[in-house]
Amino acid sequence: MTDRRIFVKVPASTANLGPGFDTLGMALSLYFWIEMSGSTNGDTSINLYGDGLNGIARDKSNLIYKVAQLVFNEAGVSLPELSISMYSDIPLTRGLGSSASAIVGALVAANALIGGPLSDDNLFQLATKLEGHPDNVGASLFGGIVISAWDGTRAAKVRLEPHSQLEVLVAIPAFQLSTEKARHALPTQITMKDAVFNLGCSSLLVAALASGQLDLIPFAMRDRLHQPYRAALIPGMAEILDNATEHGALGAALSGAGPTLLALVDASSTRKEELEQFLIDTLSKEGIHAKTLWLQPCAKGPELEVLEGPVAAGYSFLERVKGEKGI
Ligand SMILES: Nc1ncnc2c1ncn2[C@@H]1O[C@H](COP(=O)(O)OP(=O)(O)O)[C@@H](O)[C@H]1O
Ligand SMILES: N[C@@H](CCOP(=O)(O)O)C(=O)O
Repeated sequence: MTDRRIFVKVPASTANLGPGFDTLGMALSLYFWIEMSGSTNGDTSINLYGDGLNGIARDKSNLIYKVAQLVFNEAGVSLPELSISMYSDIPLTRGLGSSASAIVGALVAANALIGGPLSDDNLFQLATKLEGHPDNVGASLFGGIVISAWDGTRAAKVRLEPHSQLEVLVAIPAFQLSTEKARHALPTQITMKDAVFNLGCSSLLVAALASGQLDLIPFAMRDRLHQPYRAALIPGMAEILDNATEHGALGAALSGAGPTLLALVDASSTRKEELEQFLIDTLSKEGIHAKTLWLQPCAKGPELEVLEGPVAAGYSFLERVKGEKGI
């Protein structure tokens, strides 16, 4: 056991896609890497690499450590001391599913470390309970576009292959907004009219994505359940959601709980620069600096490697991640 190491790459995710609050998720080509092994010196060590994980706990209060222990408890195994290394390109608390990627990475790595006793569905159930909603964890665990429902006890899902013409532009504001805070902005009740509106848009969006009818996205990607209530937390958001299609987007949404804004774009669009500038300028008018990234839907879930035997001399987790990133 102590000579086994698990190396996992997990995609980020965007949740909701507008109308599918707590239901729709799509994996994105932005990643979190983790390596986990049993400790060889009897102590737990948590090594954070890069600038992306600043502020994350390095002791046993760390989310990854706690999730790993949950897997071991579930499987009836005792492995209290771990060696964990991680690196992330997924910005924290920006609405790109960093917590879901961390949870999924920890579940997959810990499960593989003890020989994989838990099924993917077991991991999905655990991840959903930990995250409190299935949308981000479903996308990070299965890749592609994942539609899920959770009744508080069990989650069920269907995965769709993303359309090959879909591209994703994200504008990531330079401020953090925790999911917890953005959920507190939501009302406890909504009208029947708004519920029906969202049901229609969300169902239509899923059908459009499943059948490749991208022309329906502008109509379907509208929401009255969460975005109107969160708009006050992200100046410029309402203007972007209202006008992105006029600048070449298929549709636009708040990514997860925000503050990141996301546009779906046809890969063959000739208006990508115009759209990117529109997002940057609209946020800038509000005094918000935002970083834009062009991403692809990620069709794969976690990519895992089981490494057996002693660590090779000169091995470096960070160099390995850099190698994967091509830097
Ligand atoms: N690799 C990680 N290790 C430990 N905790 C993490 C890791 N990644 C994210 N988290 C936790 O998740 C929080 C962010 O979750 P959340 O507010 O839901 O935003 P989002 O998931 O959209 O990035 C972080 O502040 C941190 O507490
Ligand atoms: N459905 C959730 C999604 C939260 O996503 P995150 O990436 O912001 O954690 C919500 O809208 O609250």
